[in-house]
Amino acid sequence: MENSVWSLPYCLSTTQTPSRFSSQLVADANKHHIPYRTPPNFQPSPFTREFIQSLGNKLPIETLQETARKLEEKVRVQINGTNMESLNLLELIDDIERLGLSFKFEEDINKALLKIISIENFEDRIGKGLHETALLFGILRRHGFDVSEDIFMSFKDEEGKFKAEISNDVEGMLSLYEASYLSLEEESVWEANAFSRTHLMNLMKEGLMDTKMAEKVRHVLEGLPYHRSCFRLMARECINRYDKIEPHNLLLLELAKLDFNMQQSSYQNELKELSRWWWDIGLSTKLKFARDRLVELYIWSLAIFPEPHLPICHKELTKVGQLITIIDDIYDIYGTLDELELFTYVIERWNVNSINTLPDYLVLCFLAIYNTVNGIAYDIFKERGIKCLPYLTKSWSNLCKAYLQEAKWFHNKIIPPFNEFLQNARILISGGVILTHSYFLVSKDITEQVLHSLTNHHDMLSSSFTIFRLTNDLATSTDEIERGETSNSIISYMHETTLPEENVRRYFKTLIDKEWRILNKYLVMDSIFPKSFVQVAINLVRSAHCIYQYGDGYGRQDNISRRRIESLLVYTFPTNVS
Ligand SMILES: CC(C)=CCC/C(C)=C/CC/C(C)=C/COP(=O)(O)OP(=O)(O)O
Ligand SMILES: [Mg+2]
Repeated sequence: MENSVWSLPYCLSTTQTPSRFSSQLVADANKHHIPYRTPPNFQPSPFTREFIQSLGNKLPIETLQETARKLEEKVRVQINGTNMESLNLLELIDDIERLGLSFKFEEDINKALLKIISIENFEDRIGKGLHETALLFGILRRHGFDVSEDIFMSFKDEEGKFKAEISNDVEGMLSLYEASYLSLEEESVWEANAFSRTHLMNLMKEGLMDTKMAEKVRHVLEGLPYHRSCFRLMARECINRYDKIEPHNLLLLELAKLDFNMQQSSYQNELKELSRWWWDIGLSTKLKFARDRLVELYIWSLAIFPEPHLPICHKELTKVGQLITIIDDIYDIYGTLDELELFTYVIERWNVNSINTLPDYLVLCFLAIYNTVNGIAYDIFKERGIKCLPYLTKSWSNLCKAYLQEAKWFHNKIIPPFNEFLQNARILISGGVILTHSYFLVSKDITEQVLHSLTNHHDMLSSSFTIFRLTNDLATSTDEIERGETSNSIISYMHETTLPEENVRRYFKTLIDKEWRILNKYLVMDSIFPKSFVQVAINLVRSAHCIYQYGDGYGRQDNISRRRIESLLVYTFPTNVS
């Protein structure tokens, strides 16, 4: 190796001061550095600084707001109307949510659900259809109401199996399929998942439904289940779909389009600000080997924080995501083991006085993280008096230690047993960094219990990170294996069990389902976590499902992710407001 000084066997633990450092080593590394592995030829971002700065939908925001306010009032009258049947009310709430409008009607929806609860008979559903029952179950659980799965009792036979006769009710089966994703561990409603999927596929195959219904069923079965998808990223698609359904609620449709356009203006402004930050810190030009994914990460942050009133969360999380991506590329590809040891040490100490031990590219990287994270902590303290820096830095240090562990396995050609691998890989998917920053950014009351849980494998967080990890590996492993990487849960499991890749993939999907059912519990039960934070942990998982839905939608920058980004940031809906 040209810079052989960096390929000495390492002997440092991260708690010891690196001792083999000298200014000569740093000088050599600065002059001769070559990436440890062949770089995977990441393309420069197609979303240039000029592109971002040129965004501007130039809409008359004040007029739009005024029109939206009037439409909103009319929709509010519909939700609060006294003579609406339960089924119609549930369908209205479902449409509002799918169109991305729930934040406007949170109180109204809650009131409406309390009203429905007070009049519904949950034990005896005689006279109530499967569609209505499944819709009620799904909406109530998503809103944190602990409705029992016994609500489906009358659709089951004496043995507790779903009755064969309900399988011809296509609308009912579709809603049952979606509702099954709200199942908790040990609940039998999960059986409805395979039951409804199989019957719906058979009905489609046998041509037993009209073309429109067949199209709807195909879309549901091939896409992500609603409970696992991000309505913010799918907003345009949902609005277009709703537009085509007859009959539709015109008020709602117009409001959804206006709201989409107004949100787009805010996204454009937030992104322009982020682009100035990104340009100012200069990493995209200084560290060319790393992925520049500012725009993708901004979209990702919208999936984690879909609330329109959280621009600070969107911006700070995007920055955090971009910095994680850079260090992911440093630990996975660019850095030598010695450099990674030194970098981990400096991150652990969070001490600018240690940076002389690092080659220049790592000094830049460290200072970018140091300044950004200190800036976030400063703003949180200034605005709310919360001292979060030690927790933020701890999350970065845990992340880097996990990356280092993975790098050591790779350099020593070790493929660890699956459970050991997953324990580490769960940390290095960076959920801990993302959720620690999110907790301080979004929560009003900070508690010791939650702070403790953030670094101590609480099962809600562990489920969230496991799904994030496995979803990533299912989508990115093909490229990673091609690049010669062995740090992948699919490889680790294949190595341990000698099962073929296909079986491992199938098994991982069942693991994801299992972890989801643990997560669902936190929607309906009281826990140490505020409900807003439970939503963030769940949205993190949803965001991974969406981004990796068609493969590595993050690393590859393919046409699908590009179209999704443009559909959110560039094109407006024509509306009646000029
Ligand atoms: C908005 C926000 C904070 C979003 C989170 C996105 C983010 C930065 C995730 C971290 C992990 C990562 C870099 C995954 C993709 O790369 P990879 O497949 O190379 O990751 P791997 O090396 O762990 O497999
Ligand atoms: Mg990966």
